[in-house]
Amino acid sequence: MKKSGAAKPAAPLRAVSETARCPHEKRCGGCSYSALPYAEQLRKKQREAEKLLGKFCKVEPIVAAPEPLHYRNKVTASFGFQNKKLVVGVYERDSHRVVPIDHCRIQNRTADRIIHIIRDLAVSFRLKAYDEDLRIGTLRHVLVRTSEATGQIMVVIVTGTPIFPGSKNFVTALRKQCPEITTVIQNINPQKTSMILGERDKVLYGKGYIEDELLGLTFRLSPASFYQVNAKMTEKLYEIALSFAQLTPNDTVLDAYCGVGTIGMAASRSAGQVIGVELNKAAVRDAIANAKRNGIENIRFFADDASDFLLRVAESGEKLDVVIMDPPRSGSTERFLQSACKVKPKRIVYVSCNPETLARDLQLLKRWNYHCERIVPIDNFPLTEHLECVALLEKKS
Ligand SMILES: C[S@@+](CC[C@H](N)C(=O)[O-])C[C@H]1O[C@@H](n2cnc3c(N)ncnc32)[C@H](O)[C@@H]1O
Repeated sequence: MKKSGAAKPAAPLRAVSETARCPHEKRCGGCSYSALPYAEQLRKKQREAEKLLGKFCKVEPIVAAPEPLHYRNKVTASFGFQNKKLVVGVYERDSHRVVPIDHCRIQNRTADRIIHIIRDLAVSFRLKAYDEDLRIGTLRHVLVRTSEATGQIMVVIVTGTPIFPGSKNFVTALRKQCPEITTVIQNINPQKTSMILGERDKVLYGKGYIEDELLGLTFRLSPASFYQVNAKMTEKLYEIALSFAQLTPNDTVLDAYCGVGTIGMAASRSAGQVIGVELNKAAVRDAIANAKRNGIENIRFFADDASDFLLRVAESGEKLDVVIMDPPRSGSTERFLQSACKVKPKRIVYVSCNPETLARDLQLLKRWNYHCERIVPIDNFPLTEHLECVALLEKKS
């Protein structure tokens, strides 16, 4: 006889992704490809990449994810009310109504579990969800970042006001249930905004950051710093980007939109010197600490808008041998791209999480004689429509 409640053996990942439908898929909208078997998701992404980017050069076969489930190392959830009960989940598509989620197929399982423990604790501490219109209540969002490599876990509890009643006891109770949490931060976000994090952090426990490892380097990550969400695929992405860069010990390299300095620091091992530029000040602080932590001396970071920075470099007549760029989904700017061509790099390596803005920017680069030699799509975001690509551009004489 089958024992009720007995743990079932874990099904192989590929089989799960091909058969299990997410019960929240319609209302959540986060995984628009989740109904498709993984092989079909890859074919669809390949076709999309070819449609958008095929006019620039041959699009190489997409790099598949070995583990298409539970890959997200950063999980955010929002607090709300349902039938007067505190719930935690995601905003329903195009609304501010919270859909409670008990399990997500792409999120890190431990992060999921921690978020539900926080919800239960919040109920027992009688904490209320923050109401943006009435400006009452406490809890807005929770963000959990995990590192598989170091085992460190960060919890950021976003409140609408600086007052977090019983925060000390709350953190003690949370750590008792989840001793694996290494830091807890209260982030205060009183703005009427769709941005998760506000500007103020208060460390409630631990160091206020976690560390992760990629390509043999250690990276410190603060709550507001950007970091790639799929660690396994990020290593593949960076390896491809660096192989495209073909660096030599005399090269001066720009790592534009550098985040916490990941690509630049990996590049510094083969280059003469590296310059990183990034707008987010917290990320730049992390990048500087990361260079020190990894004993890298041939890298410098600048907190600046990448376009303003590169324009100044171009106007000063300075030369760069290789430009590596990894802008946000909105892509780069005409000013950045024109300045990048003016500094006459041997090559430009463009890492993109949005093939539409990549296509727009490749068109501009072509105008200034930088032509696409290679494009590789990479499936950093299985089950979703999102796609990462790396493009190599060289100057045609
Ligand atoms: C896709 S992330 C890439 C970060 C990093 N290369 C990585 O792989 O982790 C884009 C980065 O660009 C930064 N950013 C956004 N707008 C910027 C701007 N105008 N100038 C410089 N950096 C910017 C963001 O803060 C973010 O860190």
